[in-house]
Amino acid sequence: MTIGTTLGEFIIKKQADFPHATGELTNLLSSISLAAKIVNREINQAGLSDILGAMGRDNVQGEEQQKLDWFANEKFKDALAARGEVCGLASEEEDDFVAFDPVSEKKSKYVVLIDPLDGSSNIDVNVSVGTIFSIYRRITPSDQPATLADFLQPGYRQVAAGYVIYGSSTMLVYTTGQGVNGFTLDPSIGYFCLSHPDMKLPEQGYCYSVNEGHYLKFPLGVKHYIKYCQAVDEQDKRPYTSRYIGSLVADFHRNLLKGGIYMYPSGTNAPKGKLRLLYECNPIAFLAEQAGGKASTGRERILALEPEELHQRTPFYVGSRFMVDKLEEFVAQYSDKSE
Ligand SMILES: O=P(O)(O)OC[C@H]1O[C@](O)(COP(=O)(O)O)[C@@H](O)[C@@H]1O
Ligand SMILES: [Mg+2]
Ligand SMILES: [Mg+2]
Repeated sequence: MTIGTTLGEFIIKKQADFPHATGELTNLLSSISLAAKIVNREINQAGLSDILGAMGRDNVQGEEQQKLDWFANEKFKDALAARGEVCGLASEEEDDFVAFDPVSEKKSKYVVLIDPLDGSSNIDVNVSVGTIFSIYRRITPSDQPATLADFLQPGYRQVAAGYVIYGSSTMLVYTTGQGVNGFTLDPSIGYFCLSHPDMKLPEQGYCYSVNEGHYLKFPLGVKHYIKYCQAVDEQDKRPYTSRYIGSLVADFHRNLLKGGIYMYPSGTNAPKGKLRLLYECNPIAFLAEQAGGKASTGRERILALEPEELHQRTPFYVGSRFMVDKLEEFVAQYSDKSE
């Protein structure tokens, strides 16, 4: 497909690959791109409006909710509820899943799980943030309200996933299980246009991303892997570079383009890790695997995990396949050893 093809054209052309496709996923993806544009406009002029700062309350994660967390959540929720393809939404900013009312006679086939604003700690300091989304076919009958079971599906069942990065340019990167494609928002025409077709995650990278401020709290195997990344070995192009933006979407996006590994280990500060399986790790893992990379808990494939709770957390290692393999080797080697 040629560079510059709009997202809408791309999705419709891709739909032709599926003779039985009914266009509902196409509509769903276009409502996501619409909400992304509205959030993008707010972010671009954030300093001029009162959208910066905190809401003055905590969300279900026990984190201080930022105004933009709330705003993005409302915009995506409205856009997804409006067209009838989606029967419900689960979000980082909602205590429980939200079942949508049916729209006219439509039989809504999908559920969406979303991190409306990723990288909240970077909002007020003008550093790249993002939105992450994960889409499943519901498992309950389409004439019934959505249930929790529709959301607690293992990641390998995702029909689509992606993210929007609000950075020096705004991009939407997504997969429907046929590779990963990236679209850049052209502000002059207001459309996402194909800029990064068929993205591939390099098998080996030379960059590691982790909040080293928590180093002392990490499992022994992870500490040894970080020391391995920092050790001098010219042949292996080590030491690797350390890069950590503090927005999962931005750190992953860089590694998707250049190679590298992003790590958010468990630690005494976060016994199960910090990142949420359903709307952060599963969608990013689906993209990583579709681009030839790998995503792991340090021991298991992220996409194989059976979810138990909407907001459950997991240790997360994602990126270049050889680097995640190496990380898993260190975790296995030191798993029964203490400090
Ligand atoms: O500040 P820490 O502990 O390094 O955590 C940063 C990580 O937490 C996150 O901000 C969590 O996401 P939210 O901002 O959506 O809560 C990730 O984007 C990021 O990688
Ligand atoms: Mg997040
Ligand atoms: Mg968030």
